[in-house]
Amino acid sequence: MITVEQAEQIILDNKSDLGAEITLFDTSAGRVLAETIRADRDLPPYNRVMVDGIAIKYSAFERGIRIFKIKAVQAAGVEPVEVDGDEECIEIMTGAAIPESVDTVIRYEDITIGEGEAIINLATIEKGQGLHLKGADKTQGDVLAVPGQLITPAVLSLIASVGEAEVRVKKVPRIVVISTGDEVIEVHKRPTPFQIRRSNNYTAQAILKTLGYEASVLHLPDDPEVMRNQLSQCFQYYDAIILAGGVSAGKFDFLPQVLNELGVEQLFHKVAQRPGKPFWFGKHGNGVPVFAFPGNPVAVYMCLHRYFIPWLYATLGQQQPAPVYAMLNNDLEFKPELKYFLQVKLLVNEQAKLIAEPIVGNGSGDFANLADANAFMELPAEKSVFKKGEVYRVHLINPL
Ligand SMILES: Nc1nc2c(c(=O)[nH]1)N[C@H]1C(S)=C(S)[C@@H](COP(=O)(O)OP(=O)(O)OC[C@H]3O[C@@H](n4cnc5c(N)ncnc54)[C@H](O)[C@@H]3O)O[C@H]1N2
Ligand code: MOO
Ligand SMILES: [Mg+2]
Repeated sequence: MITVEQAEQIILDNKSDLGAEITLFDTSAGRVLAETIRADRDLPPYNRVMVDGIAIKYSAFERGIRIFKIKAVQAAGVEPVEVDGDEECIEIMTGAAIPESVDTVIRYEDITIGEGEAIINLATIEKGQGLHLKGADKTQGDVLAVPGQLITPAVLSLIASVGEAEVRVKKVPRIVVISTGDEVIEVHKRPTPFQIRRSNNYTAQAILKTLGYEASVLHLPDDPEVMRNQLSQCFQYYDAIILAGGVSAGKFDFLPQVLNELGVEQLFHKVAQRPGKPFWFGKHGNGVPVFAFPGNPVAVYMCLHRYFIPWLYATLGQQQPAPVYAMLNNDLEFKPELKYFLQVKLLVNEQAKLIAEPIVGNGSGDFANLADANAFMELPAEKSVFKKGEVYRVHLINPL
């Protein structure tokens, strides 16, 4: 049996490269950049007026002039109007390019506007005040965003400001989440006393959706023939296949065999972890990875976060988020030599420490328990006693 770290490495080594595509900039938020965004002009592109008021020559103020004749009113977006002499000013608006003949802006609150003139009511001013100078933020050609960067609203504003109406982004994998099992019936149907309604695939779909990724859902019976037929079609269409259930030691756990017959090479089966020990991972001859998670809902939840999402990041060329650590708030024991993914409720205490409160449940079938947790804490396999105050890595599954 391999360790969690080995499993993670094998998965990352098998990231896909789906290439890039062009998208309209205004729908690109949440996508991953596949090109470098550079400043096409200086930022700001001209000496930008930052307040509404008047623009004067500082030297005129220095010589004692306080009353200025208004030569013109200049809105943002129009060609600058020059003054003819020291006693003139331009009434000027925020966002305008300052004329070359003036160098200092005084806001309306500090002046009195009379008949065609402005009087400055300040004893002192600073040369160049009220201006955001050309190139102060970025110079033409500077890199503003790089491939692999998530297009956040802030990055989108840069893309827009440099005029990239169309932007190159990484292609997103077409994902399908497939649950399996004869006992698992459709949500709108009434179960017999021996059946349950399916939730796993919808949960996985919802997790992916909250992260901005679409996934289709499907369900397969525990019938190798049907599994073979349906899965072989999935390999034609999808870039990543997530399965839930049917991978353990049961008489009706047909998936490893069926996947093998379909030309999927097994890269591992079983990971030293709880939940999710029977996790099976492989790759089809056409390059499509198969994440066959154990059917227990908590195992699916954990494995999706711990393995599939890092694969998605790697495939999109996106940097993995930095690991997060929290402090355990209770003593606990876990004897098996498995890495234990403990469900916890994280909260930030008054000392700004991230505290992990264990959520005690009934194992990996207890998905009611998941609603109260917002993270899994990764407790190392080598230890069996864990003490309050010890610090371990956590994986957020819900906002704090
Ligand atoms: N002899 C052994 N038995 C089991 C082992 C083992 O190592 N040796 N491992 C146990 C572990 S750990 C897990 S986890 C499960 C995994 O089993 P499978 O991947 O084969 O999954 P199933 O048997 O199909 O189902 C397990 C469990 O999950 C429920 N389930 C399945 N699909 C859904 C769904 N869509 N929504 C909600 N719940 C679902 C299913 O009804 C079962 O209760 O095996 C242990 N056994
Ligand atoms: O891996 Mo299973 O999910 O421990 O029950
Ligand atoms: Mg089973």
